[in-house]
Amino acid sequence: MSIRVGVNGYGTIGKRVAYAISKQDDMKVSGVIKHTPDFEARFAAERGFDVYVTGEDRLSKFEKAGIKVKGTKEDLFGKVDVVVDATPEGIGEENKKNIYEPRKLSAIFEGGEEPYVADTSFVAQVNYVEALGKKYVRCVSCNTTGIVRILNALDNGFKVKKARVFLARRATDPHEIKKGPINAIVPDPVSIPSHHGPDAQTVLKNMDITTLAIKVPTTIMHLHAINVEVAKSATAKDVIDILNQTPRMMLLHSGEGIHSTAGIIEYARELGRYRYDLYENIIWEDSISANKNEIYLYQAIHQEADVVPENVDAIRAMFQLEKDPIKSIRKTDKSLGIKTPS
Ligand SMILES: NC(=O)C1=CN([C@@H]2O[C@H](COP(=O)(O)OP(=O)(O)OC[C@H]3O[C@@H](n4cnc5c(N)ncnc54)[C@H](O)[C@@H]3O)[C@@H](O)[C@H]2O)C=CC1
Ligand SMILES: O=C(OP(=O)(O)O)[C@H](O)COP(=O)(O)O
Repeated sequence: MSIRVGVNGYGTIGKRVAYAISKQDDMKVSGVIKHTPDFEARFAAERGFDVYVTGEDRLSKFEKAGIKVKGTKEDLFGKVDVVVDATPEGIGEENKKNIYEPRKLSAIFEGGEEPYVADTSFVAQVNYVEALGKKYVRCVSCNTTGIVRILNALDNGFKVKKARVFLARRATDPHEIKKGPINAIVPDPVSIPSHHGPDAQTVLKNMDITTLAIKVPTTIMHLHAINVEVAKSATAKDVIDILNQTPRMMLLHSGEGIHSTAGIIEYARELGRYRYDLYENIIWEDSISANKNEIYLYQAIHQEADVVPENVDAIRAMFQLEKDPIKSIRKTDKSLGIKTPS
């Protein structure tokens, strides 16, 4: 059985999810929706994706630009089993009301949407089973995904009593030119907690999590300083052992010359993955400190990529293509060149 997927919103996240789906043997991209006949639309078509436009009035514009189009988004919605809605925040909720519900069409939403838009807020290694058979699933934001993964791993190892996470958020994505700051550090939001704590609790439902966030003038990655109080005494080595056994964790070392997010991105370029995407939480191994019941560490999150494998797993869970979370995670990871611990 091959699940037919439509990608609505072919931007930073949508184009990466389309690529990841194209690497699976149990689902396929039936089409992607584009509004503007730009280079992204041209590449999508050249790379073999069927392109659909947002309305009849767009057809002539694409034709003029020489970009082959299969039809309008309405045509695509008629021939898919699920839509990955990666439109800008808030539009997914509108689309659910106006398109997906009337058509009885399943959909995946991204982290910019409110939790209530979906039946389940999702991170594969925590609540894959909860998403089995669900019609609407929301993959939480890049920061929230990174926080949930690490706190769940620490909880499995040492039982988290209290988690405090300080986030330095990238201001915007690398291609953006209209957003800032370019010379300021912005408490974002000023009120505490930031949305990430409550959002993480939509997945890790009973954990005490507080998050504080600032926005900084960088585009490449987020950085998290993590402090966790645990019930079971831990050493740094114990923490490293647990993280080495957890999927979607990559431990790097400053001793190898990786001193900043810039170093991590350079490492990723050398790794040679498509678009230099880092799907894992990137943890500085030498930052991991444990003092009996307290653990500290730094991790970096590639905001353009970490939610991508989660979207693939979400589709597998919704359509019950695989009931065992770890089997789905392994399958997705293998297809994207991510090492899964044995
Ligand atoms: N960029 C990031 O770091 C991350 C974003 N997210 C979430 O993913 C979702 C998408 O974000 P991005 O990919 O960053 O946005 P984006 O702005 O890069 O891409 C959105 C795409 O949707 C298109 N679009 C706009 N209105 C549309 C409509 N009505 N119908 C069809 N297409 C439309 C835009 O032209 C653009 O190509 C948001 O919910 C966001 O919060 C989640 C994780 C990380
Ligand atoms: O939605 C995102 O990017 P955005 O800042 O472009 O809205 C990222 O997922 C980061 O968002 P977060 O800091 O709310 O996790």
